[in-house]
Amino acid sequence: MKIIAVEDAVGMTLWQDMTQIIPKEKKGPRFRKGHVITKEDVAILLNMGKAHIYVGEKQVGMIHEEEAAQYLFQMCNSEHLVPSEIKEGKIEAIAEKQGVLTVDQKRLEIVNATGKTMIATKPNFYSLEKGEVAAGMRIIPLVMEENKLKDLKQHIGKRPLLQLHPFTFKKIGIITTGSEVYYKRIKDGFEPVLRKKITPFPAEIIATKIVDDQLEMIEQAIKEMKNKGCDIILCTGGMSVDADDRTPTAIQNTSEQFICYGTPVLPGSMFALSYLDNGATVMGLPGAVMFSARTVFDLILPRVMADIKLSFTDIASLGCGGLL
Ligand SMILES: Nc1nc2c(c(=O)[nH]1)N[C@H]1C(S)=C(S)[C@@H](COP(=O)(O)OP(=O)(O)OC[C@H]3O[C@@H](n4cnc5c(N)ncnc54)[C@H](O)[C@@H]3O)O[C@H]1N2
Ligand code: MOO
Repeated sequence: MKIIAVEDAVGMTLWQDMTQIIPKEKKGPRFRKGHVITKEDVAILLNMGKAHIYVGEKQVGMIHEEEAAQYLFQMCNSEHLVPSEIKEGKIEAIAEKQGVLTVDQKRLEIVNATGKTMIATKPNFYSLEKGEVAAGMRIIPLVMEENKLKDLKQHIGKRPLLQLHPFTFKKIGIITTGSEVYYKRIKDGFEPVLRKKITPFPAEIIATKIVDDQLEMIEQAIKEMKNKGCDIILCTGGMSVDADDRTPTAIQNTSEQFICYGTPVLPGSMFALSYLDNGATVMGLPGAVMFSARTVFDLILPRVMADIKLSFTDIASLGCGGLL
């Protein structure tokens, strides 16, 4: 590979996309790889600060950035993630469906620790819209040793670094607890908030019930919702430490697998999660979910919609970044 002045490069072929950035206007490839330089291009290239270009053959054993990016995509490749076209040596992984992204962070770090290869992803458990970018990847130099990429790919193995878990349709039941709402002393403010929160997901609220702060009433309502075929049962209020707060016990008593009462997330420390014997998910939502714009519910709901089962370890790991 040789470097020559652009003035001497008319009729020669570009080796890579060449980027033009005009502040506040555009950023992108002004000339694409394979473009044959014309007389008119010379001034444009000089204005882009490209006084020289590469020409000639690439060395044996070296791989161009565009082929190298394919190696990186193969390490991420999994169902529901598709590659973008290559631009400026970069491939993006695009979500084919709405869902939750999971990232194998430890193995991702191996790729990012070579100093020559990079994959940047959305955070683990991020909710992606259809068509949204899940990750971007490229090599840092223009060319690199193909052997090194082959070794890296082998080291990473067959299991993809990224996975998109699509949302699946859910029937939802809402149980509103609290004597103040049950005896109509105040108007229910929780259900409208939950209806709004559910709007972005493929879900339908098929049942609602308002109950008093009585253990049997809450437990009965949970069983009723289960029998109506609810996949998700949301119990609101009565989740903290007052003498009338019975919801966590009702959730525990009806559960097959009780995952947590309490989370390292604020707002939302008084949240509860359990699974019933038929697999339905029960969540206990503290009053803050009605009041605050973002709470633990916003972290957990997408995973439940994507059929990702949570363990107590998953809940306990939410503390770093859990102050919302
Ligand atoms: N001393 C302590 N106080 C509080 C603690 C604590 O650990 N020690 N925890 C706090 C946390 S965290 C939360 S969150 C809140 C709310 O907890 P609850 O889920 O038990 O909420 P409630 O007591 O049932 O209600 C609180 C408040 O919200 C109103 N509310 C409840 N549901 C409805 C509804 N459907 N519609 C309208 N308004 C509703 C209720 O009337 C109360 O005013 O507790 C902290 N306190
Ligand atoms: O359960 Mo509370 O305010 O931590 O949201």
